[in-house]
Order: sequence, then structure tokens, then C-alpha cells
Amino acid sequence: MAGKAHRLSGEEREQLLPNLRAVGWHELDGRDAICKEFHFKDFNRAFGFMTRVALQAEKLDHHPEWFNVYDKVHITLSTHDCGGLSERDINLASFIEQIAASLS
Ligand SMILES: C[C@H](O)[C@H](O)[C@H]1CNC2=NC(N)=NC(=O)C2=N1
Repeated sequence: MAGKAHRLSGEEREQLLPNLRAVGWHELDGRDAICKEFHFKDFNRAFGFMTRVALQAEKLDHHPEWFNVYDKVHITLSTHDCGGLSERDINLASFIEQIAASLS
């Protein structure tokens, strides 16, 4: 991953977060992170989605925190290297949206 991650400034957040809020991502209380819950038809589809996200996460060297129960996948994104939200989370969230859209 090129460059050190930095926590997004207020201005950067105003610019980058609205698109993600519009598709269901929200900021956590008490932690600088964003999260969203995805619902699928069954476990196969949920796990297929997770597989695709995992491969991209590895490519980006930026990994989600996630929790799966059957057809639901809850994802939290935050950058451990800088202790909060960085552009890496925005990029991964955008990619996750593309995958989810391509599967539905
Ligand atoms: C050494 C390795 O590049 C780092 O630990 C990467 C791996 N994946 C990561 N994922 C996330 N979410 N945050 C990080 O800071 C992070 N850092």
C-alpha cells in the first residue's frame, strides 16, 4: 500500500462520506469507523460475496472486520494503522458496493 494512511479530515469526510451514507453505511458511535449490514438470499451467496471481498482486501492490503450469520454479513471498516477512518476505508467500501451490486 503506497503512503501512510492518515485519518480523514472533517473536510474530506464531508466530501467522501455522503455517497456511502446514501447506500446504507453509517458511522459508529464511540469509534472512528463505518459499518453496514448486507443481506443475501442464502449462505452460499453471502459467502461468495465474502470471498470476493477477501481477495480484493488482500490485494489492497486493507482488511474488513466482519461478522457472518447465514445470509447476513456485517462489515466494519477502520484503519488500524492510523486509528480511524482513512481513504483506504472509503476505497474498500466503494469496492464492496460494486461487488454487492454485481451479485444482486
Ligand atoms: C502490515 C499490513 O500492511 C498492515 O497491518 C495492514 C493490513 N490490513 C489492514 N487493514 C485495516 N483495516 N487496517 C490496517 O491498518 C491494516 N493494515
